[in-house]
Amino acid sequence: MSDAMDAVTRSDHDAPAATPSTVSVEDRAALHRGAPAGEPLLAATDLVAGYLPGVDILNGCNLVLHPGELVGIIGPNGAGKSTLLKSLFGLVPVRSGTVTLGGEEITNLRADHLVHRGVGFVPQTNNVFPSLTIEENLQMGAYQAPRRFAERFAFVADLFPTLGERRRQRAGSLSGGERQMVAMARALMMEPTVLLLDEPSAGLSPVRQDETFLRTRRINKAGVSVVIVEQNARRALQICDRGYVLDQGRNAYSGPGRELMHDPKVIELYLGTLATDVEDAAAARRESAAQDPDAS
Ligand SMILES: Nc1ncnc2c1ncn2[C@@H]1O[C@H](COP(=O)(O)OP(=O)(O)OP(=O)(O)O)[C@@H](O)[C@H]1O
Repeated sequence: MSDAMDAVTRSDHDAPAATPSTVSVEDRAALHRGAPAGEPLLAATDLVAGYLPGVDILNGCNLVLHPGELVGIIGPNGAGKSTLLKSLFGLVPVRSGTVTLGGEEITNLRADHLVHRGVGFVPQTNNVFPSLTIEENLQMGAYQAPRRFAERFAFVADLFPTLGERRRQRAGSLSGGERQMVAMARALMMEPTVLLLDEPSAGLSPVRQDETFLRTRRINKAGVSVVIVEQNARRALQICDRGYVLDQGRNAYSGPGRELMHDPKVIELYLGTLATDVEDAAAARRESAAQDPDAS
């Protein structure tokens, strides 16, 4: 095993599927390699969950988020990343396993109850009300505490000045990156302690993606613990304290973000394709430019 592989734990990829009754305490620590000591703020233990009866998408997933952490979930298409996030927020039924927040069980609690308890969720799509203004969207986010609107609006406008400057603009007229900003700000209106972000960079240009990652980091630095699901694995790992690699609804690897980024196995299995995609796209652009030099 290389040094890098020593640094990053392969959870159960080569091993037979772990079930709740067979996971030892030592293995549990390895599932969350690099996690700080102490009680986690949010913990998912052995989650089995799915959308359709009899079809499990998560086959025993584990995740912990400690206070102040920014934790990423990466993995191939269809691995169950978004499903894990949604199951934390009560949007996909958990069939077995538990989710706890501050030590209290919140498994399958309704989303509005979770918001009340300090969990915010930003969906990947349809995450703003297009016919409403920015300000009205943010009011919707604060509907459980309307009297705190002014104070919370000042907080998000400080984080994202554009939103304050353009508060009367309809969300439907905003760019994808600006809508993403509104969606994040709306989730922040209830002063969550935990923010769950589902692929916030999806569909954005590379520049806008960078802005989204910086924004995520800024939210985290402001004291909000964050779980982020990302397809842009490399970029996500750059900003994350720790990452979980999911594969086929199970934990495959975990470790500090930068260690995962440099782990040869993770690169080969989960990050390598990105490099290939980028090279393919560059080759396609060169070919198209050679065929039609005027096009750009
Ligand atoms: N609403 C749904 N109803 C039924 N099956 C679903 C639903 N949403 C997702 N799935 C299935 O669950 C599996 C995992 O999907 P999920 O979106 O969690 O994966 P992911 O890792 O986030 O993938 P991607 O990176 O492509 O978004 C897939 O096989 C998908 O088809």
